[in-house]
Amino acid sequence: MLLPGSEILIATKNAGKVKEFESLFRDKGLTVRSLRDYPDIPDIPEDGETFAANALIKARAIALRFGVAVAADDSGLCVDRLDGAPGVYSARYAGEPPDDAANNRKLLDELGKRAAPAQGPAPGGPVYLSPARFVCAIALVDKHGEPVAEVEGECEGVIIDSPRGERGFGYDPLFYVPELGRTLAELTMEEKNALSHRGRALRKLWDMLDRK
Ligand SMILES: O=P(O)(O)OP(=O)(O)OP(=O)(O)OC[C@H]1O[C@@H](n2cnc3c(O)ncnc32)[C@H](O)[C@@H]1O
Ligand SMILES: [Mg+2]
Repeated sequence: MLLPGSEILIATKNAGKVKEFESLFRDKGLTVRSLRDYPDIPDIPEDGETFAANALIKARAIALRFGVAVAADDSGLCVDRLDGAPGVYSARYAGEPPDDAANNRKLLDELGKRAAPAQGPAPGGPVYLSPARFVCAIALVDKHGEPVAEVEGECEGVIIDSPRGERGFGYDPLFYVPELGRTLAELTMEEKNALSHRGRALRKLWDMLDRK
């Protein structure tokens, strides 16, 4: 499974994720297909309570439909001052249909309602609104939908008061990495893959598969 030169079907419709998976899997000589290649496939109900549960739901549903091994990613943003929200509801935080700009506006609104003591860094830098982390769960299942590997990766950062950067997707413009002094939306694909929840989860998956 996942041999160089082969292809992997990723059970996602998220264009930002597909770009990152293409870049990450290319390093392993694998070609990525995704549900963006099958626009007629209906959304899979993500009614799991955890990222891991939803990743397995998505991977299983697509493996059983196509009869091939499938990987799926369920991921989201967990914000300390919002008691871990939006979490598994990150995609639809501002409602249906999922809209990144609306989600980011809602995030700032919700943090504005919770008077946060100034946590900001040096003057002139962005105002820190809350520590946060991205979580990515990846499930790999065989063509029968049986789990082969389940991994998770995290990325720690801070939600800041105004968006920065044009790259990445989703909540990246508000997710600041103090060690780098930039948001995830200000990083190149390679820089983001090196520290992102998705890159960390995938490297755990490679390690797990190399040991099999
Ligand atoms: O379910 P699929 O088809 O994979 O696509 P989705 O966008 O619905 O994906 P999720 O259900 O996993 O929801 C992920 C949410 O978390 C956000 N998110 C996930 N990874 C992110 C990242 O690397 N940078 C910014 N936001 C991210 C993303 O914008 C979504 O709002
Ligand atoms: Mg989803």
